[in-house]
Order: sequence, then structure tokens, then C-alpha cells
Amino acid sequence: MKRSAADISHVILGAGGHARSLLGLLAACDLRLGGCIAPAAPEVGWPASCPWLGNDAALGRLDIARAALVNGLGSVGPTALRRQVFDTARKRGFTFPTLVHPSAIVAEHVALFEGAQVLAGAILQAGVTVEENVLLNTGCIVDHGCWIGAHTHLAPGVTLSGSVTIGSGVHVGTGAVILQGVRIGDLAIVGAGAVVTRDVTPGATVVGNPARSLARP
Ligand SMILES: CC(=O)SCCNC(=O)CCNC(=O)[C@H](O)C(C)(C)COP(=O)(O)OP(=O)(O)OC[C@H]1O[C@@H](n2cnc3c(N)ncnc32)[C@H](O)[C@@H]1OP(=O)(O)O
Repeated sequence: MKRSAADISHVILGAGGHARSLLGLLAACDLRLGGCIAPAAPEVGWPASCPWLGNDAALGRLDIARAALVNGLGSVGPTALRRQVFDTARKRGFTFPTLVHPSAIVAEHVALFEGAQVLAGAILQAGVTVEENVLLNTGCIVDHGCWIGAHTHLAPGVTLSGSVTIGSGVHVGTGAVILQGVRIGDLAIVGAGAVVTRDVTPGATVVGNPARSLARP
């Protein structure tokens, strides 16, 4: 039987900073909120409109047919936890809707896969592909023909020029700029404010302008 939007209760996985942004996103999209699941009760100030349903064990009490999950984990570097939360719930049969804030601008011929989140003010130009569980945070600009791999997070204010390819599980830090045609390898991290002029190898961390590998002792 087909589910209507009114039947579905959205449950946020997590209760931190990104989860709070999602409360606004769900409200802006006029979607029904069921609560949140997090290892411990949310901190004081967490809105009562989003009750804590319990820790991971609460997933087992949800009706898969009536619940849609929303990945409430952001990242400030490695994205492994965002991926783990998504993959684990998917294996159990849950689904993650694609969410696009009404203030975002999404051109024609943009492909958004399961669980992609497009936050307020983001702009996606023609021919962009956004794979599953990608987070495009507040005010990102993703220009024509870019491809963004699964589980990647573009932090607030990131700018991708045309035809940039970003691998899976990448974190691109706040305000970073990536020049046209550059390829960023899987699991790489781009530091906040970096200007990336050349391809980045998988797993590397780059910072600065022009971006260079972060030397580790
Ligand atoms: C809504 C939201 O909040 S979403 C989250 C937004 N936040 C982000 O995107 C944060 C992105 N993360 C960063 O930029 C981080 O600094 C990282 C991942 C690049 C590096 O983090 P760490 O590995 O912990 O590095 P650490 O802080 O130890 O710094 C190591 C060196 O790199 C330098 N460095 C760290 N980040 C940067 C940066 N973005 N640009 C330039 N230099 C940097 C530090 O100054 C330090 O230099 P030093 O050794 O000369 O003192």
C-alpha cells in the first residue's frame, strides 16, 4: 500500500547541532515530526516538540511502514559516523527521505538520491548529481555538472565550481572553494576556508590557499 505523506512520522537520528538544523528543515517542509533517537536524552533547551524516543533500541519499536528516518549527524572532519548510522538503519529496512529546504534553489536535471539533505539557501545548478546520504549544508553553491559521492558533507558556504567530482565520505569544510574540474578522492577532508586548485588523493586532508596536504607529525 502506498504511504501518504500525512501517515509518515519523521524520526531524527541524533540530537546535536545538525539535528537542530533539521528541526527547522522538517518544519519548513511541513513534515510530521515523530521525535529523535540519540544515545542519551537531549541537552536542556532541546524543543519539547521533538520528544526523545530513547537510544538505538528505540529503532526496534518504530513501525517501518510509518516511520521515515532523518540522519541527524553532521561532521567536522571524518564522516564515518554519518555513514554508519545510515547504512545500519537501511539494512534494517528503514528509508530516509530526500529533504530540500524551500529556500534552496535546485535547477532542472539535478538528481538527488535517498537521504540527501539540502539545507536553507543552497543552490544546485543544472546537471548536478547528489548521491545517497549527502548533506549539503546552509548556503552551499554546487555549480553545473558536479557529482557528489555518497555520505559526503559540504559544510556551510562551500562553493563548488563547475564539473567538480567529490568522492564518497568526504568532508568539505566551511567556506571552502573548489575550482572547476577538480576531483576530490573518497574519504578526503578539505579544511575550512581552503581553496582547492588541484585534485586531492583519497583519504588526504588539505588546508589553505592554495590547498596543500596537512603535514602530520
Ligand atoms: C554547521 C557546522 O558547523 S558544519 C561543520 C563546520 N566545520 C568544519 O567544516 C570544520 C572543518 N575542519 C577543519 O578545518 C579542521 O581544522 C581540519 C579537519 C582541517 C583539521 O583538523 P585537525 O586534524 O584536528 O587539525 P588541528 O586543529 O590539529 O590543526 C593542525 C594544523 O593545521 C592548521 N589548520 C587546521 N585547520 C586549518 C584550516 N582549515 N586552514 C588552515 N590551517 C588549518 C592548524 O592551525 C594547525 O597548524 P599548526 O600545526 O601550525 O598549529
